[in-house]
Amino acid sequence: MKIYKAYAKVNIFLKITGMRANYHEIISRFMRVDSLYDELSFVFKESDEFKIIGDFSCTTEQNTIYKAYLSLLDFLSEPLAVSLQSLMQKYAVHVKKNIPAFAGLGGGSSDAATFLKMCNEVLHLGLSQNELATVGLKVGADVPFFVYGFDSANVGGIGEVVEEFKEPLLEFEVFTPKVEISTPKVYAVYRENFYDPIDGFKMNELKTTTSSEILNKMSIDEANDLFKPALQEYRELKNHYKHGYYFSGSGSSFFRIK
Ligand SMILES: C[C@](O)(CO)[C@H](O)COP(=O)(O)OP(=O)(O)OC[C@H]1O[C@@H](n2ccc(N)nc2=O)[C@H](O)[C@@H]1O
Ligand SMILES: Nc1ncnc2c1ncn2[C@@H]1O[C@H](COP(=O)(O)OP(=O)(O)OP(=O)(O)O)[C@@H](O)[C@H]1O
Repeated sequence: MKIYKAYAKVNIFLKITGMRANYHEIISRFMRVDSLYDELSFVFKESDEFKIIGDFSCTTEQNTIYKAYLSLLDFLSEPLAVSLQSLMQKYAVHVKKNIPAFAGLGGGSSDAATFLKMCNEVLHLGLSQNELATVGLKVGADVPFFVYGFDSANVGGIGEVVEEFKEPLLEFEVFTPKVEISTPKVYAVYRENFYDPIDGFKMNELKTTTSSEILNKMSIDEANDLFKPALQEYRELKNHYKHGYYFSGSGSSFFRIK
């Protein structure tokens, strides 16, 4: 069976630009981590029910892969939805989980995007990347980036605006402290205590600066607006922080260029 790689990402910078209802609008540089990925494949199974085989701490209903399945079913026309249902009656999704959870590395979102691409390919659904990104956005804000599959991109809105940024892919050293961080909690603390959206001028400057330049000139808290709120809420993070490292997403992972 063909094996599909679901890569991790790091956020080189992540700045809040405003609010959209309960969500925060961001501008962020996402970069794919070439050395860290989950491996997904379809494997034949006996029973009819939807099955995910892998090392997960959540139920099937909570799994982003299952949520992507429901979102795709909802999007497809009747005959294609029936083909998708019969595919998932015959095959389980096997996941070799390498990306840590609660890590800010987008593991769950990447699995969801990869699952959507697998279904599109195997069933010849003919969906465009934009359509898959729309389906994926219902699962999570980071899913569109993984659907497009760029090495590096500027991501805006709440995650639905993905613009490729042409630059060399960097090699990262990543470590993930065992701190179970809740993304909604970190955003809530940001909104309560640190809310200070950046202006359009600063945003344009960041969007046109290469990732290596950004990591050379910005400090960890300048680069990521979610670092200070994460530190305030999860004080133990301080014990894991090492000089010269940056913070990805809402954490808990730190990274630096190798
Ligand atoms: C921190 C990042 O990973 C950066 O890459 C993302 O902004 C978060 O992406 P994610 O984990 O896929 O987030 P989702 O599962 O869509 O949202 C979880 C929760 O985080 C908060 N949230 C998320 C994204 C966003 N732009 N603003 C938010 O306020 C919302 O409370 C939301 O209910
Ligand atoms: N496919 C999946 N892989 C890993 N965890 C998943 C998945 N689907 C749901 N979860 C659940 O989601 C939570 C964390 O998800 P995830 O691995 O995406 O980490 P994250 O670091 O929070 O991601 P992000 O970088 O988007 O903030 C855990 O509760 C986990 O059990």
